[in-house]
Amino acid sequence: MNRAATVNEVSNGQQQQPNKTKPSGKRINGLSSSVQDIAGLLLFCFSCFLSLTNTNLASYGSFEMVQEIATYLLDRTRIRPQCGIICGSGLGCLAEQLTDVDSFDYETIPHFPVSTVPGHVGRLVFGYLAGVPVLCMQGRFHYYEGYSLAKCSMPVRVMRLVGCTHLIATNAAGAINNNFHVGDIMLIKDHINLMGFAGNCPLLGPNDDRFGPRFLGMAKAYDPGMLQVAKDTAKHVPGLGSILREGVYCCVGGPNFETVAEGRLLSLLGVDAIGMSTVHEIITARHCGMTCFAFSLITNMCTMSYEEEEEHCHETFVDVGRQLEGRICELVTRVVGTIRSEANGRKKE
Ligand SMILES: O=P(O)(O)O[C@@H]1C[C@H](O)[C@@H](CO)O1
Ligand code: HPA
Repeated sequence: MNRAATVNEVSNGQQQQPNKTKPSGKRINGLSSSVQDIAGLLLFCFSCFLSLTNTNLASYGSFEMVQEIATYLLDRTRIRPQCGIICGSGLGCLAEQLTDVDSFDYETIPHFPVSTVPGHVGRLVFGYLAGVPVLCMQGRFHYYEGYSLAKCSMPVRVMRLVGCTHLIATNAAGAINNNFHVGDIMLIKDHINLMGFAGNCPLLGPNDDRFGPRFLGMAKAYDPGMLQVAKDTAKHVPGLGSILREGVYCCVGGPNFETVAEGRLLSLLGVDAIGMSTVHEIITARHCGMTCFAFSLITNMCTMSYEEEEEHCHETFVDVGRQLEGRICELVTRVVGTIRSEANGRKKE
């Protein structure tokens, strides 16, 4: 609650500025007062816009609220998950691999947003994968659906409070890297938080130390150990090695795809694949100390020249996921399997 006041104070501060110059009626830098009036009006509109967007950007989900959701779920299942899995577009098949499941439609969970994107069922599934208790988000939330980044990532905190120490995030993405192909799986070794460059972040607002620290390092956001396990897995799963890539993911706000100029810019910045999710979930997960692993299913090549036909279609992307189901499930199952061995190893120490 206090937070909202703080955010408004900031925008009100900006709102004051045009009023300060107005009564003097003096020219500034040779501008006539009518021009100043217009400039003042524009500034006023801009600050209104800022306060509106700030409301949208402000933190969502107090510790107590997230705890209430976690308690609601834990009261209704005996499963105590160690790993959270977020299913990207067309990757809901992962949740279908779980055994002994307890499912919760998002609509039935207090304070939970609802999924609005085709291919995102909108269900939390508790169950076992490779013998490890896991919690699958069968459908995630995107910024372009109108949710703040904090709201999009709030379920990650729920995962943490129900006991998950690990997070596996998956997504559909367009390839910028020319050497990639549709149907490749790109292990994410790092990301570029483009929305963060513009001041948008899931951690905006006052920090609650019960979740994590105010400032956090992101140099090892993607766990090198889990990355290595995934690479080793490729050696044992037929047909996986040839489609496995590694690269840098960048999240854009969407829902529009990139212009050619934007694609070229991101290529210059070192981006290998572009999507509309994951980055804010990983930031939130790292904030609360989770070990993270993520990959992108390359569903399309980004349009990098004006001569190319743009053939982006969400439904086709979802189909690519279906075609790769077997190998993706095998990859995730094996990576999750190592969490069990890790936990057993720790118990023996
Ligand atoms: O949830 P993900 O990141 O897999 O979804 C991708 C990005 C857009 O939401 C959508 C575009 O088709 O797929
Ligand atoms: N751009 C952004 N997000 C995406 C794409 C893309 O090309 N493909 C799937 N998600």
